Amino acid sequence: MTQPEIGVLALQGDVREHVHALEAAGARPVLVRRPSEVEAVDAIVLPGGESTTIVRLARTFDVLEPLRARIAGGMPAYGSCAGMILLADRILDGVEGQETVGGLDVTVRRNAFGRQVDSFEADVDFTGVEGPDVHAVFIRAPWVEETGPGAQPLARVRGGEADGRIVAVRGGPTGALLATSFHPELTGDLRVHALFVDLVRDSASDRAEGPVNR
Ligand SMILES: NC(=O)CC[C@H](N)C(=O)O
Repeated sequence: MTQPEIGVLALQGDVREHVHALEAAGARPVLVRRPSEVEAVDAIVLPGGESTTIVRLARTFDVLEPLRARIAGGMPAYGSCAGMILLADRILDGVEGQETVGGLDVTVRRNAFGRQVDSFEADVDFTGVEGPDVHAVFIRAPWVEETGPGAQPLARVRGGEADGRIVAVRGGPTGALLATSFHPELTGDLRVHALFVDLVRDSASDRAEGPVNR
């Protein structure tokens, strides 16, 4: 699979920015709004936006359960900001009864950075991304309060009041779920999307090889 077909959940949020970044990173992006489209893609991106709106629309459009099933079955997914909230198994400071898609063994705190630093930019050292630090844009961002055994931190805030807070993670049933508190789709730095595209290719070749006979 040289050019995986990666869906972008297109209900609300910065869909177009992810489409451009995925294209530039060598994937074939497609918009996903229907259950049949969830079934057809190799992987999915959950964009930044407003997590409460996206999850409500996902219910309305009957894609919430199909997304849950495919992600639980090992489909790779990447969520930025609101998308990170959607992938989290547990949320703090959500609205009453806020649901998620889930799959990622983390507790995420919504709007975690508070009013003072509502939106800010910082450079983060991102495990798995070669080269200089990733310039991270945070917009009313969540952070990962806690990772369970099924998820690993990939990047943390350096300095300031939020020093050490986790802002990128990887995990999921097959290690193919990626989430960032920030928005690489807004900076023109394609390395995080490229990392995800590689992960999608790897998970497809694992499937093609099939189970190992012992
Ligand atoms: N930039 C973003 O995606 C913001 C996320 C938003 N604060 C939410 O709770 O969904």
